[in-house]
Amino acid sequence: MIKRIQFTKMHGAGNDYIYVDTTRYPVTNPEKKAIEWSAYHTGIGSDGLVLIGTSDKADFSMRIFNADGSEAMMCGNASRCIGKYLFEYGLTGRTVITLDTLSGIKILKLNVENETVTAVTVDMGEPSETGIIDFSDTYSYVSTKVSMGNPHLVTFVEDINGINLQKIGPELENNPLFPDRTNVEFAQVLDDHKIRMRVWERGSGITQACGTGACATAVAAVIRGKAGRKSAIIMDGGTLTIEWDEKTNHVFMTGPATKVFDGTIETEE
Ligand SMILES: N[C@@H](CCC[C@H](N)C(=O)O)C(=O)O
Repeated sequence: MIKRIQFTKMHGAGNDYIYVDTTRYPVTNPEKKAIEWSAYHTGIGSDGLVLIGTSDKADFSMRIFNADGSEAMMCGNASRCIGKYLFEYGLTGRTVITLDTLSGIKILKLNVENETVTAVTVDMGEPSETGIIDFSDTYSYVSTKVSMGNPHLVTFVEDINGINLQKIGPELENNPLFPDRTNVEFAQVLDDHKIRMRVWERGSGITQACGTGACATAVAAVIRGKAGRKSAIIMDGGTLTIEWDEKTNHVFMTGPATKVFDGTIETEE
């Protein structure tokens, strides 16, 4: 049977996903749909698929699938886009929204001007599983691992333009040290509050931006004594402001969310 599913294509700093309100359009087998729909030539084209749903613990829920169909615990850029989606499509009138994710409940604070969500701040919770990994025998790096619900490996370098991310990204993503694979960030500190970062995402490859990756980079910079607690993380597709609050130990991410277009896709059930 062929079903028609309405979706919205959105991006956060260039990290683009297909958003479906599953209360209206349930999606069966999302792992397979994420692969099919994310394909640029034969599908809609995206970094993955995001499902918005109900929750008995929070106002709404989010599930995120990478372009290879794997499910992730958390997505920073998608959480901001969901805030915009919920408010602008009238699913809520609240400007503070709780979102149930596989890595816990996140709180979204919407900045609204003339009924339009111009920016969203997300309380991303506490970083965990931090540690230093010495890769100096294979690469000349000493990297920092940080979990923001999902795993990240951050490497600070002198010149980010010298990094062949297409080659080293998948090598590190699939390094045996990370049985669940990892997201890979390379970062160059520009000053105490400004960091240039590029990302290879687990399950999606090079993306224009990664919200949890930006948080992990800001946290790693503090741990390694390279920057202050509040930094602008400048990625290929845009900039996020990340603050690691000393009192609460929570990381706060602020940035844009953009709607690209609405569409309908026909799919076989
Ligand atoms: N782009 C996201 C993270 C998406 C999931 C990631 N690729 C993973 O598998 O952990 C973000 O903005 O945080």
